[in-house]
Amino acid sequence: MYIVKTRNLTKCFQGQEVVSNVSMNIKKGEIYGFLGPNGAGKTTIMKMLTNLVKPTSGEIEIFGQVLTSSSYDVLGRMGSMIEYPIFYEKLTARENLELHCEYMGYHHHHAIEEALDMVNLKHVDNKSISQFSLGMKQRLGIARAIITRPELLILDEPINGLDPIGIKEIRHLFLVLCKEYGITLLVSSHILAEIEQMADTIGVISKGRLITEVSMEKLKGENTEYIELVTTNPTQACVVLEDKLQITNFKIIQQRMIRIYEQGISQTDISKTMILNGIEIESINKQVTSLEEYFLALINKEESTSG
Ligand SMILES: Nc1ncnc2c1ncn2[C@@H]1O[C@H](COP(=O)(O)OP(=O)(O)OP(=O)(O)O)[C@@H](O)[C@H]1O
Repeated sequence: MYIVKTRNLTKCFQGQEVVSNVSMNIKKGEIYGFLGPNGAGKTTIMKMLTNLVKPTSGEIEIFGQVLTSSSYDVLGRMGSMIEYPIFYEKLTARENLELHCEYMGYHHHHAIEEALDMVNLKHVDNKSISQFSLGMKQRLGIARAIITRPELLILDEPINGLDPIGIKEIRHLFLVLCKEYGITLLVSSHILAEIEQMADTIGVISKGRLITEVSMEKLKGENTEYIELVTTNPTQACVVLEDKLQITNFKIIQQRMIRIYEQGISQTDISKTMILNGIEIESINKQVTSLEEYFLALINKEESTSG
């Protein structure tokens, strides 16, 4: 069921731990979004998964096999683009892909054609790379990663350098690769909105630690609604909430603002009870916590507990 599993994966550079005890699980056939600020350790983890960097400790299992320095079979079933894609600048896009196929020993008839078509670069296949924009190079990097029809695709910040239309196209391509071709994707980004729109599972990483691994389905199903009450007398309002309405799940946010997280209580009931008890209401309304807030809260909590 899991195509990638890591157990307590750890990496130290010059005695400094940049990846700490990461145990992640990527399901076969899903898009796994790797979310975290710059420097969190995403690239280092991806490099360990593709054997570019050797773990200091811990274990990696891909396609059910433990990854070792001689796991050529495993690596041959993967495609990746990690950090900025490098090409032979004087050669054309097509020539670069031909060289890659040669190197990989992959000689499928229409592979180059199809890969260029998929990333929308067919019309510039004879231009040399030196004339390519950053976004075009990024697309070509994706083409190179998918050309051998890998079962697992690892892409580090693949949306960097693309314009909004390009982002939309590439996101659509990822969905096609995953849902139609059955490829499992691990995609990193530091931008939540990008990950949110395509991932089936999100792994959040901060300061080298995997803070959470959660399915989008579960996230969407979670109760993130709350009622926001602004009053001139928050202290007394809290007493009313507890004593008259038996509500304990609330928090004073600013001097006059209370957030009530308790579910199953209506705004009307709160308003009525407040008024009956002489509490003046400045405003009351329903709010929804965004995923952004949810993740920020998780990261802040982790940072305050890990010191
Ligand atoms: N070869 C190296 N030698 C020393 N330190 C390194 C090396 N590679 C990475 N690091 C450090 O490891 C930490 C994690 O870097 P990493 O590139 O994995 O993060 P990231 O989450 O991918 O961020 P970004 O998106 O900026 O690449 C950083 O503090 C970085 O400076």
